[in-house]
Amino acid sequence: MSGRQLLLMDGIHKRFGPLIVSAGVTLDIEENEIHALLGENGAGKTVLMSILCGVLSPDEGQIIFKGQALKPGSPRQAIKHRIGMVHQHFMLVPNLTVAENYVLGQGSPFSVIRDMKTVHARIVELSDRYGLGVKPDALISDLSVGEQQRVEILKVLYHGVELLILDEPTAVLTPQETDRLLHLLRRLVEDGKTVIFISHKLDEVIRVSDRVSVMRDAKVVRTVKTSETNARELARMMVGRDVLMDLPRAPIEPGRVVLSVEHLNCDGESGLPALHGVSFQVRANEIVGIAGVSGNGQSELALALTGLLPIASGSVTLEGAELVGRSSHDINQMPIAHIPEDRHRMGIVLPLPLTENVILQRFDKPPFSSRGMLDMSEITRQTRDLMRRFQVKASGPGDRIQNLSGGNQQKLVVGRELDRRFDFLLINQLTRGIDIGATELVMHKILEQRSAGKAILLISTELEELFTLCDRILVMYEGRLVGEMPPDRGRLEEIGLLMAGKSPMSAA
Ligand SMILES: Nc1ncnc2c1ncn2[C@@H]1O[C@H](COP(=O)(O)OP(=O)(O)OP(=O)(O)O)[C@@H](O)[C@H]1O
Repeated sequence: MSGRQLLLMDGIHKRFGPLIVSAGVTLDIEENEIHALLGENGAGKTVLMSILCGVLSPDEGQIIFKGQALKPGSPRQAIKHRIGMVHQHFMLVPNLTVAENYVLGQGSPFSVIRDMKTVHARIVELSDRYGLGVKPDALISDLSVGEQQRVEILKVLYHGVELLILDEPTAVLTPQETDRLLHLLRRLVEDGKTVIFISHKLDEVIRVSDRVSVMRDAKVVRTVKTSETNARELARMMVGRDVLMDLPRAPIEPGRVVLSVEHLNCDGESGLPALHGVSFQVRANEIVGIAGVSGNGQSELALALTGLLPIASGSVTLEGAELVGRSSHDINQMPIAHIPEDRHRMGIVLPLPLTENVILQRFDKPPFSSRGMLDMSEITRQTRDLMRRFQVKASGPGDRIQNLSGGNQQKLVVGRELDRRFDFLLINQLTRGIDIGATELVMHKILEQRSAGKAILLISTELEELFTLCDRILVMYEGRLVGEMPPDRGRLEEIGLLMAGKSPMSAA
């Protein structure tokens, strides 16, 4: 940190219709620092950064960058001043290579093709300098989420950046990928760059940032030096009260077997074997966790259980009824609820209003319809009620879900699924993008379902979440279940070894 001001966003106001999303925000960023931006879902973090990048125009206020006022609402100006942003949802074209993505929109196709050799060389040079492992001719669709993240960051570096903005960059990363990213941010700062980092993960914020600004109700309420605060205090600043990081889980004896999986084998979407002889059961009143580094078969397990991936062999029964051979539509009619891994691909339909997203898959059933007619006033009433119970921030039930902040979309999906009639709840990443206060609320609701006799399978890359919620944790590695552990934080190291494919006994 140089102590010199790089950026001042001063008195920024922005509203969407009746919704005030920036209410006179002031944010100052010093040269050469990592500045974390924290705040509840819908506090206005992404909107503020979009204003900074010129993607949105403020209604009032000014942006001073290196002593010069930026023209509002001009992405071109932001690029000229080397302000670059990596968004929550990646913006890469999947069927193009890395290099092709980088030159999209850059000059005439002929000159670009002629220069492709130079483009490749520059990508390799930057990738080597920052240890990113990005290959210019790799196809985006072949890359893991963590790799795509690095491609996005390198893209911004490729175009030249002085101020790099990262919007929840670690939400979809494994702990190892997160470590790598945080290390990279430090390297960038050593190279003279400045970083704004939005995150809901307080431990990361504490680890990597120099200063933190906390947003609440469309304003920056405090800016503090990271070395002078701690996670508990930051949580309190965000939410306005103490947040219980560890919820009490009442001891309950598990009941009947609800889900039974035996010797499950199936191939992944690429056609390669993904699950090998997976067997386990989930009982009523029980939360079973699946821990593992992402990419070890967890996604395929969730898809197979919901009929979205064909099962090669084995058996899956729900309340004694065989699921293998049924379509996803049939399975959806059974007493099952599903919170999917990727809300945009499977959980919601972005251009539709909240009301229609709430009734997806259930529009033809009471209370949403009777005698073949949708009951719009009942649908609106139920949507309003769900928004209240799950603290979903939006202008109203008729708002398009794409206008909601990421965390608010996730809360709506969680609420909708918990409102279904189900015996078995399948969750693949529960709290992705949800702020710390809402995480507490959502976890509480899941524990209520456990007490109500539901059987719950929780697939998660967040070990803390598994320790808090689960009765037992199964560890998955390369498509196999390699161990079962109690939710005991003292055994974190053993779980880590199993996740890395090592047996704790042999490692000892
Ligand atoms: N184009 C838009 N039209 C209407 N409302 C919008 C639009 N974009 C954002 N909003 C609203 O602005 C508010 C702030 O959204 P923003 O995405 O900045 O929140 P955030 O702090 O980044 O939240 P999260 O932590 O959930 O990502 C939200 O209530 C959102 O619904």
